[in-house]
Amino acid sequence: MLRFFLPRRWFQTLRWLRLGKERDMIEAMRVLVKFFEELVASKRRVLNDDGNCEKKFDLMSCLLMNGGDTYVDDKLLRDSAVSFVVAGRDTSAQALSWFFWLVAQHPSVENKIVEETRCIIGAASGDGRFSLTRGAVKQMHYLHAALTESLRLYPSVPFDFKHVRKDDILLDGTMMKKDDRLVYAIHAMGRMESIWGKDCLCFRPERWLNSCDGTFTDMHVPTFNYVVFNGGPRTCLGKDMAYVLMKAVASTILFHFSVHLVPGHIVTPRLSITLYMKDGLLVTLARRKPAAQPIK
Ligand code: HEM
Repeated sequence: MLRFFLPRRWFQTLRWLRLGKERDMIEAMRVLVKFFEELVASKRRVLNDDGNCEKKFDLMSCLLMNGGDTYVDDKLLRDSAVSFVVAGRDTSAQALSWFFWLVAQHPSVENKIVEETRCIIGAASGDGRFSLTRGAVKQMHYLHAALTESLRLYPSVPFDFKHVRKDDILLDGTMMKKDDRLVYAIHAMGRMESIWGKDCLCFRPERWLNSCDGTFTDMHVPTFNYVVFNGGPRTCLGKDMAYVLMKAVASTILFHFSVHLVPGHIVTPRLSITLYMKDGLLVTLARRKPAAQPIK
């Protein structure tokens, strides 16, 4: 976090001297890198023994297989895995915590998600039993909208920065000098009345749905108003994967259980590079009764 606010030379010097948080970071990276080096080596052993890892569905095996006859460099695999874990683990987990917190306080949203899930799952399995497929996840438009709306209010990356490579002028006339740093507050952007209207503070998934057919419409992509996943050529590489993962978790839990907040537990954000809940989210789960109506 300090790197956002300290001059670059400052943390570079701390890093060089191996002091403070920079020393902790070097140690943490050493542990992480060692873990992934061992993982890559073990996956490669499996690949060599089996001839292929087609039966394995984990991401690392897919990356190894993707090379086909081309040799995929171990260091590239290791670094990709580190990036995915650093960029994808906490972001998705925190997004789900805020999502469940909001849904638990908005029963009408919860009901619509359950209704949509029952309808899609019921149609796919034929007997209403829960069995999640890629096609089913794709059809969950209301859930997609609810997750997007929750990320608008509680973005996993609450602020970000860009480094200016050469002198430039922003569209509003702001002068930027080479090596300036532009910090922008994604958390604040998600709550601006000028962008989202009078109900900017309300949790309303419907704002993301096409009013004619109820499909999800990402109307903010060209405007850069919704930069929860960044925008343009450097858009989050794991965006689609994050949605699949979050939709799978959210639909599975809400299909089977209703989520209730533990009374008295206070939920507040903790200032960090990602938007943590200070003391986590405490909930109880109550098993849902099966749908009263037969699923058509
Ligand atoms: C709710 C979940 C997620 C959110 C909100 C999110 C958000 C973001 C944001 C804002 C950035 C831009 C950071 C910057 O340029 O400073 C980013 C980049 C990135 N994300 Fe995600 N992310 C999520 C999940 C994931 C997942 C699951 C993965 C991978 C498995 C992933 C992989 C990446 C990678 C590799 C980048 C760097 C892309 C680049 O620099 O070209 N993210 N993400």
